[in-house]
Amino acid sequence: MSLPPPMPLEDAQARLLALAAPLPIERVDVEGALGRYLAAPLHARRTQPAADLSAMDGYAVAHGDLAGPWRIVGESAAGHPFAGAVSGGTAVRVSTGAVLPQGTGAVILQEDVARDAERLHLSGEAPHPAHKHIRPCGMDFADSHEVIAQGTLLGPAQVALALAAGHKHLPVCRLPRLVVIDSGDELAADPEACAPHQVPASNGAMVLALARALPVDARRLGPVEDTLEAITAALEASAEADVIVTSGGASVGDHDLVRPALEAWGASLDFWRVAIKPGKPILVATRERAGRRQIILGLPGNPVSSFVTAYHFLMPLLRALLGARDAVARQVTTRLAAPVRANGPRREFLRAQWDGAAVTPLTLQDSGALSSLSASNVLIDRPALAPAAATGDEVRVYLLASGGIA
Ligand SMILES: Nc1nc2c(c(=O)[nH]1)N[C@H]1C(S)=C(S)[C@@H](COP(=O)(O)OP(=O)(O)OC[C@H]3O[C@@H](n4cnc5c(N)ncnc54)[C@H](O)[C@@H]3O)O[C@H]1N2
Ligand code: MOO
Repeated sequence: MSLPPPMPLEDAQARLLALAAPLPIERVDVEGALGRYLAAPLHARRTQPAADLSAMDGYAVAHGDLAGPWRIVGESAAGHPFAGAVSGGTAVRVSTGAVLPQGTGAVILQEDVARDAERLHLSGEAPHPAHKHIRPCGMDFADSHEVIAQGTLLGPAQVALALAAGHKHLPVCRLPRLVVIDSGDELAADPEACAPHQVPASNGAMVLALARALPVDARRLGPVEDTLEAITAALEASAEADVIVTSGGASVGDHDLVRPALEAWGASLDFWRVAIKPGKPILVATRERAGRRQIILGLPGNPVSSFVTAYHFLMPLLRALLGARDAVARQVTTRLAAPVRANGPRREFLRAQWDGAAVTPLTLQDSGALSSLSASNVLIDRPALAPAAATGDEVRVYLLASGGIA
């Protein structure tokens, strides 16, 4: 059997992402949008601050009247502005966040004045420059200006900014529907009842857990036995899914039935095999059904191969469907705390521990070893044919937390 040559990772990711149009837009409560991606640019519905505000507790005086003494004529508290106007020789008590009274242009800190009933004189420093303790109208944003770009991840700061900008609802893409299917005759559904010839099904739960770092509507099927009928039936039971992930049966063995099952089910193969280690046999297929596209990722069964391909393909795909501006994981540059050997022709991702300053590759790199995956917090990116690298050499790593995007 002649196999297609494995594709470079970036080409394969670009090909997959080209299949993924953002899902239809819905409007949700600002607080409910946490963790999703903004589906259209957001413009402010108000100006912030809406007036000049005091940034400190103290006394507002006229801009050119910094020497004192002054007579206190009233108060402006947050939410309770002073109604009158201020002229030379007078001051208004102000609190942090209060609107500056008309006619004032400087705030003197309460620590810098001495007060005797309604009389006030300077005992410390006058502000320099005079407007030092003032937040000018529009400092943060102005009405109708864009405050959040389309495709931005909506985290705590964006939730607050959207509210501050006068929005109650935000446009986001609807949640991707994901089904993850474990397949293989050797898989035991119950890890407590696993015969010696079996292995507990764990990839599906792992992939689902990884995907759930994103807002998804996800469920799991299986384990499904290694027959064309069983795999096809599981695909058929995933009719509502935007994305179907299978794990196992992606390689070239006689029992590797995912490709034939996809064909029998009416899906067409987009690509198969990527030049990465682990994860080479990953396949991508699509099925058009009732005007809707389903994307199928066939992940290799070796647990770490499943993890690495879910990290580099499933997560970017879900982000693209969610309308994210940045879909693929970012890298961080750090230094090796131990040497690594020269790499072969496949770009390799080494399980490793990073302490924020340097990275230590783990000894056990077999693609079946979950123990070393569990002990790592990054993957070291070793380019194809990279020469041996020494302690202290720079390397690029992928952070495993949150699927690689902060
Ligand atoms: N002659 C060749 N053999 C293999 C090649 C090749 O190019 N030529 N590629 C190897 C590579 S690389 C990989 S990766 C594996 C992937 O194979 P499959 O995707 O067909 O995976 P399986 O054979 O079904 O399983 C491999 C391994 O993983 C365990 N597994 C599978 N599913 C699960 C699950 N859901 N939970 C836990 N563990 C699972 C399975 O028991 C096997 O031990 O192929 C190489 N072979
Ligand atoms: O790609 Mo396989 O994933 O080398 O073990």
